[in-house]
Amino acid sequence: MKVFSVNQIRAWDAFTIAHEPIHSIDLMERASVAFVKWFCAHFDDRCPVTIICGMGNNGGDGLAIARILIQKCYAVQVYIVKHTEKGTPDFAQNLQRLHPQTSIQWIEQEAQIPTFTSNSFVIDALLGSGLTRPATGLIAKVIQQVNDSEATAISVDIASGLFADSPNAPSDVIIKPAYTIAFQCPKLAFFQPQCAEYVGEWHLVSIGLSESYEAQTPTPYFYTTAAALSSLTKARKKYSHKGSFGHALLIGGSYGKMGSIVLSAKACLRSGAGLLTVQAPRCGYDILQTSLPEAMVLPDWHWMVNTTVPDIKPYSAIGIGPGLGQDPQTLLMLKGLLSSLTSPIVLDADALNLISKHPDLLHSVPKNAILTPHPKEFQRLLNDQWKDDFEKLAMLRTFAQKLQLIVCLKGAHTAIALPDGSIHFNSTGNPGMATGGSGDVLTGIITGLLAQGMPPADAAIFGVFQHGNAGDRAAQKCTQPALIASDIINEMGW
Ligand SMILES: NC(=O)C1=CN([C@@H]2O[C@H](COP(=O)(O)OP(=O)(O)OC[C@H]3O[C@@H](n4cnc5c(N)ncnc54)[C@H](OP(=O)(O)O)[C@@H]3O)[C@@H](O)[C@H]2O)[C@@H](O)CC1
Ligand SMILES: Nc1ncnc2c1ncn2[C@@H]1O[C@H](COP(=O)(O)OP(=O)(O)O)[C@@H](O)[C@H]1O
Ligand SMILES: [K+]
Repeated sequence: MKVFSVNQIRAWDAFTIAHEPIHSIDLMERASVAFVKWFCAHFDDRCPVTIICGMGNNGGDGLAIARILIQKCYAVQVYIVKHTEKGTPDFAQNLQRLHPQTSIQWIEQEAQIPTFTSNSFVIDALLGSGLTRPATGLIAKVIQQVNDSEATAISVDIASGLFADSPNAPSDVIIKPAYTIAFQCPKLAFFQPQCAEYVGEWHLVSIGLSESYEAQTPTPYFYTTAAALSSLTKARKKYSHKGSFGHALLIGGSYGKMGSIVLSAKACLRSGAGLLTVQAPRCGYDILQTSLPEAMVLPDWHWMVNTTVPDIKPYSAIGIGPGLGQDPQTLLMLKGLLSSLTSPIVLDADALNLISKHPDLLHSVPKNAILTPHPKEFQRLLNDQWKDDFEKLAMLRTFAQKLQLIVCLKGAHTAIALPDGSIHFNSTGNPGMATGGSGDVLTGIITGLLAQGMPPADAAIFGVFQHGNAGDRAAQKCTQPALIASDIINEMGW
């Protein structure tokens, strides 16, 4: 799914109005109906609903939502903040459409701001994607009052005061909703850690905007959906054999850190790789052979760390990094490996840290190599610091494009930057996966997919998605706090 900027969404709106064709008031009605459908499916009519409206189209949505909820017998109180003389035409029309007996209060001064009770829902329709400046004055006071209350706030399209495509200043006043119900497509802000408390749990509702506009309008940003990946899962042919599914080589582990490579290895096999060899220091030989009899082991002569450049001819993909350590002899091995590469590679953890310490190495990393840093590892690779998450994203994009690499910047909504300048935000996963070894599992999965011949960009996007999917299934079974990396492996399958 494409992620559009506010200007593009506005153009999408206009395109739909012109080409469907549909009147803008009817499009607003569709959006409001979609919001109410979500709302009623989640909350019954026992709690009072307060709808706070601005005078733009977001406020127009709020008024239409009020009318529809009243028809459904919800107890609704409407407040309109008079922040301008004249509302938008669709706002005005929806105001007229409200039943004369609807309870409407205009807020024209601070004393008229209500207190929001703890058992109520506050539907936030003050400001939407039309935000042009930070919220101030009366609107800011209302936002503050909502944030100070214990009412459950639900934002229409986007939290009032939150910029969709650019960072807010830390002092900006923004609604902190429990939920955001966004129309048609997510906003870039939804993927930024710094915006988390201004987004809450977000859901998309379709309002039937033009499919042809979506198809023909370019954007660097995408949100990965299961539907878009369905073509990547292929049934195995009847007469296929283990040789049909590639031979992966994983290099990692060191004394005291053998668990990492064991996790990667298990995940690699579960991703469907036909054969797996693990190169590990000699101390890991018994550990690997015992914990994972399905894998072959290539013991390094060194007892503690990996030092030997393997003969890479037999392997269809290589993954290196988990538990690797940063010994000087390991660095030499990594240098040798990078200079002799012919197969696709995943670089993770200490492989990335070694590269960060010896930045020249970055230029020997082949095009389309997949790097899987968490934010700290990425910051080391860049040797630079971003001032906010939007700048981090821009730096990620430039880095991947300039070096022609695939970079999976891990975390909630892992951002996968491709050499073509696109960024794909993942839609699966949960905070239960913030536990040692989760990233090692991902390295194994992507290496296994590469070994089976999946193109690197697909392997990165599909692997991250399935890793999160398995994590979500695991969390459902054992809860997020109890989740450990092995549970992700046990829940793998597609
Ligand atoms: N295609 C879709 O997705 C659909 C979208 N729809 C809905 O429309 C919403 C966007 O509506 P919108 O463009 O009228 O903007 P919205 O945010 O309501 O109004 C802001 C207005 O107030 C002003 N203003 C700006 N900042 C301000 C501030 N800090 N403090 C005070 N005022 C401020 C600014 O005007 P200005 O003062 O800058 O001239 C602006 O005109 C969208 O989020 C969704 O809910 C659906 O109905 C249909 C389909
Ligand atoms: N809050 C979260 N939501 C979703 N996924 C998460 C979250 N926290 C961590 N993860 C995922 O878990 C993995 C953690 O990787 P990493 O930090 O490298 O762990 P480790 O080094 O212990 O293996 C990543 O794939 C990341 O996307
Ligand atoms: K809003």
